Amino acid sequence: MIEMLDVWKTYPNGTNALEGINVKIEKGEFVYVVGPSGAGKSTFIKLMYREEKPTKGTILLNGFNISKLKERQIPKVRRSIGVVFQDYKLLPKMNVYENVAFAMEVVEATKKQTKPRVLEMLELVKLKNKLRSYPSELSGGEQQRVSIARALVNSPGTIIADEPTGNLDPETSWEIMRIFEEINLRGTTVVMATHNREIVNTLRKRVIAIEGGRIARDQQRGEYGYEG
Ligand SMILES: Nc1ncnc2c1ncn2[C@@H]1O[C@H](COP(=O)(O)OP(=O)(O)OP(=O)(O)O)[C@@H](O)[C@H]1O
Repeated sequence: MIEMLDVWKTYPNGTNALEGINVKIEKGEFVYVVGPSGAGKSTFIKLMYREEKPTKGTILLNGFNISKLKERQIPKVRRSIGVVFQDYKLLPKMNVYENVAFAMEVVEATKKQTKPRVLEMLELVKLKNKLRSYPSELSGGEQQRVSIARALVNSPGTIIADEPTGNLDPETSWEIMRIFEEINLRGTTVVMATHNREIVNTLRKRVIAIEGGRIARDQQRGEYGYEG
């Protein structure tokens, strides 16, 4: 469960990115975050995984206030939230297996725990035949599947994605969306910022629209709602 209570974010240069956000996302929900460029979507998402701190307000993650965390407590947040980026952010000198395994090493899992779990995740994203490939040898869709396996490997309750299909062609985008649907069906909360109107209007979910740093719309089975 993620809850924001009167959350404001002003960046050091004075830009007001978010102005008084109140929202509650329950366990197991699938939520799209939409809105025009510069509306505050990425900021909203960064606050959830504690990449940024709110200037004012409270953010509760599973009832735990993450707005006031000390640096050393951040790894705990990162274990309960998996993050997927538009540009994948894989480590170029590690192969597919190592990229996913590394996320478990960071949380000090043993080798014995790591191997079966990494293989299970790579099976889920259908990449077991590419264990030894390096990111530069993979297509964009394959790289994104590795990054999803990495985000899931520590069994987070929530997965957050910032434009995960932004660099992918329509067919590959749908393959990625099917994986997110599967993950959500298995019980993981999904929060996804996207500009993909076709996906939002076809695979209907809750839509939170942010405009000018405020929530302009929050609908169950909502629509994308912008031209272009
Ligand atoms: N690190 C930063 N420092 C200063 N201003 C920032 C910073 N990051 C974002 N902003 C500003 O905050 C506002 C919201 O940006 P944000 O990236 O959250 O929007 P967005 O909705 O994700 O946009 P896009 O769809 O283009 O990715 C914008 O005015 C942006 O210029």
